[in-house]
Amino acid sequence: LLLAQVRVMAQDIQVQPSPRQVNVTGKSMTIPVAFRLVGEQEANPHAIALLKQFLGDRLGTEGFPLFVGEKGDRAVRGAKRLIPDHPEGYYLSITDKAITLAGNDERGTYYAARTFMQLFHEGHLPFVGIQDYPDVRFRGVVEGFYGTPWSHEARLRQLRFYGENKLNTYIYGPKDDPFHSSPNWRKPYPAKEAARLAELVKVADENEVDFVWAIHPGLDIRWETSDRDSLMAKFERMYDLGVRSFAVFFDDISGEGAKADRQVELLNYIDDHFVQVKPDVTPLIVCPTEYNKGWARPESGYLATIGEKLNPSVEVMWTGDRVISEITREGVEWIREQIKRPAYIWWNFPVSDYVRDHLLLGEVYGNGKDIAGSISGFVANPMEWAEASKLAIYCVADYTWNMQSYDRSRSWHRAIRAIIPENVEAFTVFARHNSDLGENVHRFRREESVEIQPVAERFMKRYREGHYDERDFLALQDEFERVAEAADLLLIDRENEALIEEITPWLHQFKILGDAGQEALAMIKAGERGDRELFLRKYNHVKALRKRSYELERQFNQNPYQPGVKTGTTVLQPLVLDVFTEATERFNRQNGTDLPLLADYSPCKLTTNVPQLEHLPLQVYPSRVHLTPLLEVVKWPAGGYLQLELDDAYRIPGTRLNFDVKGDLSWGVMEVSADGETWQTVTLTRDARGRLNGKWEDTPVKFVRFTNTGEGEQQVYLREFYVVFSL
Ligand SMILES: CNC(=O)C[C@@H]1[C@H](O)[C@H](O)[C@@H](CO)N1CCCc1ccc(F)cc1
Repeated sequence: LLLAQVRVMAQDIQVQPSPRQVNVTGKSMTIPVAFRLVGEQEANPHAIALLKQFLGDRLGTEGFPLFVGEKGDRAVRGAKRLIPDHPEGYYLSITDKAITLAGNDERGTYYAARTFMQLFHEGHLPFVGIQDYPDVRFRGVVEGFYGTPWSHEARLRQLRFYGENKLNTYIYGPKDDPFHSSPNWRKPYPAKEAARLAELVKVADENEVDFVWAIHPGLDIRWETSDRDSLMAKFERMYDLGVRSFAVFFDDISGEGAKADRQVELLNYIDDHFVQVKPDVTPLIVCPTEYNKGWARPESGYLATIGEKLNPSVEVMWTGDRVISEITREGVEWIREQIKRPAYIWWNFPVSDYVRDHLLLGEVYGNGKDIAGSISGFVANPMEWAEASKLAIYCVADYTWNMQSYDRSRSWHRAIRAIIPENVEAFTVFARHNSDLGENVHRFRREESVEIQPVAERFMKRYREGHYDERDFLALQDEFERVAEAADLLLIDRENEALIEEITPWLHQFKILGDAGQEALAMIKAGERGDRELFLRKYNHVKALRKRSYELERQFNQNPYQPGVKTGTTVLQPLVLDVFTEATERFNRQNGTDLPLLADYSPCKLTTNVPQLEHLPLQVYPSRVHLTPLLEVVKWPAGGYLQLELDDAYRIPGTRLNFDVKGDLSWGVMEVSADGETWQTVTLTRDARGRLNGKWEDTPVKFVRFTNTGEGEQQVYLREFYVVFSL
């Protein structure tokens, strides 16, 4: 045993998530050449397996003693009093005599092993005593987004990532899996999918993760014993596959399935006849229909029914004050009062299924650090991009394990190091400029390009006033160079190929942004030097880059909601446009030319007096204007209208106007007009797919509008609304 000469202080202990109590002596020892495991028979087998795999051939019958076990096991009886009395808590000690990994329960031992593995520092082990346990009972991820469900390989990688970061919950609930939701929630999985789920359960167990299988029956459930039995039978099938944790999601539904007393009756039945009778099933979880405060209707008595009648052992999920919202102490206290139990938070971040052209790679912030005592769980709903979601998931692991010590920036930087250690700098540049959502239906925004934003703002202001600071110019030039460099470095990165594959469209867009930024700045210099030829070269290059960017938007990520590839939308893209426009206007003035500006023209304007539709972004295509559909119920007041105004009157061949809503539309009128004065009514007919199509005789159209001419408010699912015309 050699005492290492290096001193290891508490802050040198790099353990993720941050442990609660770390005592160091400052001394350390070189890593023993051999270890002797004591307690293998009784200790958590997953912890033993992990240690064996990690220590490899250092493990033998001789060597430095490594005591492993749970409270009460012989191997760790000496440490009994030091083990924190909390679920998943553990005591870890390294001295010059022995190493002890003692869990308060099996998972605690596993976490002690994970922490131990992180203490191997440049060849030595610090002498340390750690007492640690998590703030939040259930921590992890709910795969609960609309869009392409994660692949099997992606899920396996996720489960291992959760094991590494002490997350203990993965809820399987992809909205677009037909066997999770309608129409096949009653049916067993086909053999291949069943085998994959069984493998996920096995790997989850090995990583001490509860694999929670969720069912989403509410769209078509009938409140009869036949459907109750179908659901119970499905749960039995999942139990046979190894699933020991279950959830029922009643979110994003309306009608019969939304009735609280019916839901509660079913949930209590499941709890009484399935969860409580099986020996090893964790508490049932429900996602309520009223899952955020913005949608809670006190007069409906929905939450009151849940609070009063739902078995206390059932966990109730909650997204916060709104669908997408930061979780506050006040908010969780409110819901706790309503449902008579701590809420199980479903945090809708970094989910991006309502801003699918954006990547959300920014820091995790805005949630209270004082909420641990009022919640039972905290799971994040991620993006359909599994690897890219790990950035936020890592930070959530940090936050939920030790809330008080959570540091949003430190956690984010460590997350990048954990995910792509070979290209930390490049990925940090990339992530810095890919974090905001842009305008969206939820009005939820995130910081982006924080460091360069003040420089960009100051530069643009002074440039317009005619006296910008050269240092600002150089700082912007440097940033755009870093953007271009980062894109190229990441495009050839081979260490995390799954991640690069997900973000490649955005990397191409990022490269274009970096180049366009540098070239737009070069236009300024060329203009100042009166070098017309150089100016025109740079002008044409920026225009070409913008065209390339537009083509990328049409080529990649073509989903039906927000197709395309957005990057740097909050600061860098607007800056390129501002610099280009200002430099071109000056050039035109100085040279009597009229080089066209690049303005992001849009041939279509939306006006409405329906609150939920006010901020809907329009997707403009060469021959179609697409209104970004809401995935939500739109409350359409009497007299409410939605109007598209085109920039000119167009002939509308085939008069395709698609306004896909549930239920009939007899309460409204669709009209078109060439001048906004005289209108003609459009007859709406349903096509084979049940979508409504507008038909009118072939006249030029500049305006299209739909008005609720009925008496009362209507509720519609606005799935699609687009006008097909030739621009
Ligand atoms: C707890 N359950 C949910 O959060 C349900 C859904 C999905 O999980 C989706 O991933 C997420 C964010 O888009 N939620 C809002 C999607 C419907 C919706 C869209 C717009 C709205 F305004 C309201 C709801």
